[in-house]
Amino acid sequence: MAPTISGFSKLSKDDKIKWLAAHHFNDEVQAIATLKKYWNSDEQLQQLHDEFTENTISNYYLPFSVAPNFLINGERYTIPMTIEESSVVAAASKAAKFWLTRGGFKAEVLATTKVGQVHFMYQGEATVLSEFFQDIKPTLLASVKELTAKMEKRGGGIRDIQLVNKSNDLAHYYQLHCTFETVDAMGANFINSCLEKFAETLLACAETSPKDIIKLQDFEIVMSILSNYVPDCVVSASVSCPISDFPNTPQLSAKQYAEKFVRAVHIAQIEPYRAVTHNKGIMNGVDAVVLATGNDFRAIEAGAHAYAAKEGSYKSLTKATIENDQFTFSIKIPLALGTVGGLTNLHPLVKFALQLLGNPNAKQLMKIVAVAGLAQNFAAINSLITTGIQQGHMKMHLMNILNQFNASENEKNEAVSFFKNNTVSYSAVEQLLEKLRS
Ligand SMILES: CC(C)(COP(=O)([O-])OP(=O)([O-])OC[C@H]1O[C@@H](n2cnc3c(N)ncnc32)[C@H](O)[C@@H]1OP(=O)([O-])[O-])[C@@H](O)C(=O)NCCC(=O)NCCSC(=O)C[C@@](C)(O)CC(=O)[O-]
Ligand SMILES: NC(=O)C1=CN([C@@H]2O[C@H](COP(=O)(O)OP(=O)(O)OC[C@H]3O[C@@H](n4cnc5c(N)ncnc54)[C@H](O)[C@@H]3O)[C@@H](O)[C@H]2O)C=CC1
Repeated sequence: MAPTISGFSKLSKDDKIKWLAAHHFNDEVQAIATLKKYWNSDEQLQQLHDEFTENTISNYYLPFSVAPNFLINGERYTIPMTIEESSVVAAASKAAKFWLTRGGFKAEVLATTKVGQVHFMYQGEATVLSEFFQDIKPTLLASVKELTAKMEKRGGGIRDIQLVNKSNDLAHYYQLHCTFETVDAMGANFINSCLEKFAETLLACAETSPKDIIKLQDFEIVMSILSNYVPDCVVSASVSCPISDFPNTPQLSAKQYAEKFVRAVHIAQIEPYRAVTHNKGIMNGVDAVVLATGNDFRAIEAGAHAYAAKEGSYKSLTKATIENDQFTFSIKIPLALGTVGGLTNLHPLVKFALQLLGNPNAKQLMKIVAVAGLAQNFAAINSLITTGIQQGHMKMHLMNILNQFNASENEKNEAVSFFKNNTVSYSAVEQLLEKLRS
């Protein structure tokens, strides 16, 4: 077991690596070589990456891929995707190609309000607090003027502050529930700075209030933090076509296909076990674009799943209907995204991704990300209700399996041609390689 260490953060990068290699690896030379293999030869670029987080010792590659042929509101896009899972990019590309000739995707931002809360305890009378809050609300708003001046020039800023009495749920618990417009920034740091100022101002106002009405010692600020639940920062996207636009196959007529598709989505509406996997498929597309564009995928994930459960049970984020022989498939998803701030202006590949998308603003990026989620879900359901997921997924996963067996180029070529007409599985690949190697 490695010894504990104090002051690790203060060591140089080289010393951190030496300590790790010495205490966690039998082959120290190999461990260090593995880390160094992923360093960038451009020292300045490497330093930039080192400084993104703390205790950085190397870079962790993920594929940077693209899915072409997306038609969104009449504009064509090639979408950047960063994801480790095989078949996701192929699936998105396939869905994009399918809808390209059927009117493409329509997307619309429905709202962009973000939320932050000052959580505090108050031991006095609720009515007294309510009156106090009404009195100090202009002071609270004025206290953040310096912080919000530039954001207001961009059309953003604080939308409202409300006092919320939560003391029925937790004794003495209240909130300043604040709403924000952060324009092209995700806004976490902006919101948190404003909230901390509100908390400070709340206490300052309590301190200077007449002592017989409001007492400072009745207040305890517990925390001030934005919420990643953003049900009012929502985008919708959809595709639609006459059901006769679907191919007729020996297994399913176009009508049967459309009806089976709708049933598959209905199942995800009413069955949480299915809904979670269904939404995981959506997030395959969403997260990949969120990561490629340098956004906070944990925030997006947390917000999306909370939204999926907003009616009390966990449901699909997509819907499918057939009305008058017209098939429509749509998604509604909360997405607090930024095209400025965070890593967006720092990471060269993120800058590249945003350029590839035509330097979208946050609203445009919301539409693109929602479309990627919808496309992914379309492709997955298409596979699930026809061939099954394994056929396409394993076809794309073939290279990973071959690499696990250290297959040579020649063996890979043989395998690709063999599996054109055979189902890929781990054991089928193993058997083929055994045969080729004997
Ligand atoms: C995998 C495919 C696309 C194959 O589909 P296919 O019909 O065999 O592909 P194809 O070879 O006929 O090519 C058609 C198009 O697909 C794309 N495509 C095809 N191959 C590639 C490739 N190598 N690289 C890039 N793009 C590719 C590409 O757009 C291509 O057009 P083209 O470029 O030739 O003009 C299909 O089977 C599919 O969409 N499967 C679904 C895969 C999927 O959803 N994967 C996600 C991982 S599984 C999971 O995590 C989620 C899940 C499934 O559980 C969610 C849920 O349950 O809802
Ligand atoms: N719970 C959470 O989700 C938390 C997330 N974070 C992190 O915070 C970061 C995002 O915070 P941000 O405040 O967005 O980034 P940021 O701190 O980099 O600030 C972005 C700034 O860009 C400026 N700006 C320039 N042009 C703008 C425009 N057109 N629209 C809006 N602002 C413009 C504004 O001053 C804005 O405050 C992410 O890295 C995220 O991971 C931090 C704390 C908590």
